[in-house]
Amino acid sequence: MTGRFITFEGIDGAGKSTHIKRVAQHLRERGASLVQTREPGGTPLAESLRSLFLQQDMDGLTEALLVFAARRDHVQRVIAPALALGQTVLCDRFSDASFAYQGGGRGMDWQVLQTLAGWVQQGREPDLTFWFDVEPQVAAQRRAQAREADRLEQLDLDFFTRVRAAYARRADEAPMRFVRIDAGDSIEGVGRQVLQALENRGW
Ligand SMILES: Nc1ncnc2c1ncn2[C@@H]1O[C@H](COP(=O)(O)OP(=O)(O)OP(=O)(O)O)[C@@H](O)[C@H]1O
Ligand SMILES: Cc1cn([C@H]2C[C@H](O)[C@@H](COP(=O)(O)O)O2)c(=O)[nH]c1=O
Repeated sequence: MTGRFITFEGIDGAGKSTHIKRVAQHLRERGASLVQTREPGGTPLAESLRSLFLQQDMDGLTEALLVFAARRDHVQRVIAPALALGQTVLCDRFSDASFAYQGGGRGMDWQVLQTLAGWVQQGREPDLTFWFDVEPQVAAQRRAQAREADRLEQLDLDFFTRVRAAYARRADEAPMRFVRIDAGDSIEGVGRQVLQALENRGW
């Protein structure tokens, strides 16, 4: 028995974290056994790499190597064992974020990222990816109202415009896996879109 692997993607401030909690509640009410996790992170080693990643200045290749190293540990220790037990894994970001941020944002070669993803994931892909799509300007306003900016959140609107375009490319490459959510909608409206997508699948 293999569980479902659901990922949540989008530029910083799009609203992923807000809605992961709601999805978790929806699926628990339907009897799912859940693992809720995040990237970079999800294991002690990967959380240590996350701290370095968010705090230290580095180039795009170093960023990619760090997030894929963290992902390798996370897949091996958390994601794959949970799916093997039939649990549903809800993950705040996964490899699409590397294509979006390091590929789109930093200009790293798409094929290099595909090679890293192949090594690390060994063919495992999410069953469903929610892409919370919102104008970078709107996301920046939400972030500014909510918290202090981390290293990546300090980057300019051009960076987030490239990240958003790379998410669009990923969605085009995997249309069956991706569900685009209009994250510019109200919190309630976004919640309805997300629950509708789950219900469309009978989840
Ligand atoms: N649809 C919405 N309309 C208005 N505000 C929203 C909406 N969704 C989320 N917010 C608010 O925007 C802020 C950022 O939301 P949230 O932390 O969920 O984003 P995120 O995508 O998880 O960001 P990050 O990836 O950077 O952690 C929060 O203060 C949240 O309450
Ligand atoms: C997985 C992953 C993440 N990032 C970036 C995206 C965000 O700016 C941060 C994580 O912060 P969050 O508040 O938990 O969303 O890391 C990245 O650049 N590449 C990746 O693969």
